[in-house]
Amino acid sequence: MTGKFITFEGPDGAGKTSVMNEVVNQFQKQLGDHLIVTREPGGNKISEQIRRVILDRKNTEMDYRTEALLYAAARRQHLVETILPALQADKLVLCDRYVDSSVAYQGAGREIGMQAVARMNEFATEKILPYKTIYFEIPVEVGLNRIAKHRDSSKIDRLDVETTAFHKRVHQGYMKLIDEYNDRFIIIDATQPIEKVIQDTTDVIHQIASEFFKES
Ligand SMILES: Nc1ncnc2c1ncn2[C@@H]1O[C@H](COP(=O)(O)OP(=O)(O)OP(=O)(O)O)[C@@H](O)[C@H]1O
Ligand SMILES: Cc1cn([C@H]2C[C@H](O)[C@@H](COP(=O)(O)O)O2)c(=O)[nH]c1=O
Repeated sequence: MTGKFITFEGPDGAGKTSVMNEVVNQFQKQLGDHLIVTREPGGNKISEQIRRVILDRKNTEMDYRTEALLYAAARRQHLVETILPALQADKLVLCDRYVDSSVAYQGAGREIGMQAVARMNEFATEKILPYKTIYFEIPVEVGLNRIAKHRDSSKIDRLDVETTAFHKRVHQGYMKLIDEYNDRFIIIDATQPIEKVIQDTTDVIHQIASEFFKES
């Protein structure tokens, strides 16, 4: 068996984290140490420290390119310290966000340019892309409403408080990525009741990483 790298993407409030938590609860029993669950920005000590700087709502003066570079720096450390060793040890890696987030948020949302951000990230990732990306599709306003309604205000970060126009550009960025990498992206309808989203996601992972479930 070889390791498999699967990422979760989507606009803010799409439900990725809630769904991942549920899916992981189920899979952990079956897969134990063969499963690694991680996130970006973050996933290890240094990358989590960078995460705090990026998402701190007090850092209002942060330049957009600084932001893009910090995400890429956190990603580099995460890749070499967490993702690659897990893949080399034949594990299933489920990662909440990866390079597509930078291309959509910094490239399209911040209007730095999707290609420019993708190129800059090639330095960080050495062009390592996920095997499959599960994309949670939701209208921007629905995602932002979920955050406004349910999220504890201390957990609302610097990106969450961006304008609806910013989040719409991010969504358009994702649409372009899905078009460009349609063999890598798998789309889940995240407007459905959460139980159905969890079921759809579980089914997709069983399908694309079936070798892990056969052996357990
Ligand atoms: N299918 C759903 N229907 C209704 N509410 C949902 C659904 N999925 C998640 N939620 C709620 O929406 C809120 C946002 O969910 P969550 O934090 O999992 O989203 P996210 O995609 O990880 O967002 P972010 O990227 O901003 O961290 C949570 O309060 C969660 O309980
Ligand atoms: C990896 C990455 C993330 N972001 C944004 C997306 C979210 O608004 C925040 C934090 O992510 P989480 O899902 O709430 O944990 O950061 C980004 O702009 N660029 C990136 O590369």
